[in-house]
Amino acid sequence: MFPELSFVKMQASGNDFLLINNFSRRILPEEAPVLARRLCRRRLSVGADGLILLEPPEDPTHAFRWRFFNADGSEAEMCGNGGRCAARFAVEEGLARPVLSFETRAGIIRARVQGSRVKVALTPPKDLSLGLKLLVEGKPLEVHFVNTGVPHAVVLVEDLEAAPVNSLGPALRYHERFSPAGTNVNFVEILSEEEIAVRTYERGVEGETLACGTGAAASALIAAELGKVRFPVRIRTRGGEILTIHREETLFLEGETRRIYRGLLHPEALLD
Ligand SMILES: N[C@@H](CCC[C@H](N)C(=O)O)C(=O)O
Repeated sequence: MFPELSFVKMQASGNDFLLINNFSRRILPEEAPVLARRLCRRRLSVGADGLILLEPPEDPTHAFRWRFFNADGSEAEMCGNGGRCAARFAVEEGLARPVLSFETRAGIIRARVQGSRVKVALTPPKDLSLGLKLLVEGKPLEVHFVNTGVPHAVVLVEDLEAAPVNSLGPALRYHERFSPAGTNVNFVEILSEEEIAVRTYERGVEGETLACGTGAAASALIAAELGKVRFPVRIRTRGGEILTIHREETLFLEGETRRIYRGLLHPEALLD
């Protein structure tokens, strides 16, 4: 299956992805989830948080349409850090100019690529709910929510190092309030009026990642709505990199991307 398939490994603030130019549609729609599950396995295969396929756009005014798959093979509507990597990949593959737009299941994403630095305009935030009182693992908890392309719950904490990301994360990810889609879960410490630190438990990776772009945007928006910060907001990610969230007509996510390598897939990478 897929010998000699060419892919590029990239990361943006520690969120890592495999990117494939699928304009030829060599990978069929039904094959993509399996490919994501197999290739994203850490240690056993290439390893990544997600797989991104770039395909011909429905509307030719956009550079491409993407399909985004989490490491567990589930398809997500959007991914902020993945979007930044995809925009740069498209420019470097000759599929797009540095100011571009592309189609996602969440809507149209606009991007500006300046070398390794990429800024994307996210889809307008929706379903904002502040101060939800939830019962989580038998205890009351205040949780905020917004969809910045994908769903995000946000919990403010005093000490991010001590935040129970790996117990409260899954409990909220599967909480009935967010059913059936589930949610990503962000833990946020306010550092100043311009800066927050965020740790994210990601849906579809089913664990903490080093950063999450739409989660960073959701966290900044909620912190601003609660009167704790002012835009632009700097986000200190788990991986240590600083992302910037701007608010103009929508939320913008800006930061560095890294191209790691181009690989040619060996069929054994896909074995059970
Ligand atoms: N890491 C991403 C979000 C990817 C999708 C997410 N795991 C989901 O299923 O909702 C980002 O940078 O935004």
